[in-house]
Amino acid sequence: MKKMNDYIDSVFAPNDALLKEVTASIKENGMPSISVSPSSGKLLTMLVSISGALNVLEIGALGGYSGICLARGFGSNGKLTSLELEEKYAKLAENNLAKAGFGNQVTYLTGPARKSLEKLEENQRQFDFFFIDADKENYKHYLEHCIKLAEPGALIVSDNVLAGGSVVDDTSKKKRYTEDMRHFNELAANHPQLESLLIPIGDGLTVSRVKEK
Ligand SMILES: C[S@@+](CC[C@H](N)C(=O)[O-])C[C@H]1O[C@@H](n2cnc3c(N)ncnc32)[C@H](O)[C@@H]1O
Repeated sequence: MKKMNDYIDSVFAPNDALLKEVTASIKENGMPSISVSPSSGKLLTMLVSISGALNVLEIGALGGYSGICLARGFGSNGKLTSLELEEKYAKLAENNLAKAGFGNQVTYLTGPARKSLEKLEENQRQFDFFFIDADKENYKHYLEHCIKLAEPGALIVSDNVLAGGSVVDDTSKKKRYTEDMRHFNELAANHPQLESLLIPIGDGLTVSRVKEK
């Protein structure tokens, strides 16, 4: 899986200067190197752009790598709302989004994402694109929240759904969240309000479309 991903990244999605800088800033700040893969980031840009989404919600910001990829998809007209547990991470992400030229188009809500999602529901907010990339044990709850906040036809993209390949390969080293991801994929695949498919790029992206009501 790694060799294939490295090949795809190098041919189709080599990091540009800004994304290299963002990756370096994450390391320099002692944060984990767990941003989406370059190809996953490029696919996020393409999906936002193709779908014409203008109101994007991200769950899990880290240093803003995926935030920049999402924002590149909507250009100068869209808005990104990003939920992040750690104040320090949200600050770095905010700086990096500003460097990328999206400073006025992004809002960070810090604290546990489930609390922020409840607030967004209370305020009757609606989004047309979602990216789930935070604590894996809560993915099933995040999916239900996203469906409640979704405009008909919205896309919900979720990362790390292959759990390093361990969801399909019993000989590969199991991750803490292997079972969570297996359950999540079953949920997305069989959810009556969704049409879903797993795309095996990076650590796996499950792409779900919210059906028209
Ligand atoms: C894999 S990283 C996100 C990477 C980012 N999406 C990217 O590709 O650039 C996961 C992030 O989720 C955040 N996180 C973990 N648990 C959370 C929670 N309960 N609520 C909100 N954010 C959480 C972590 O602090 C971390 O920044």
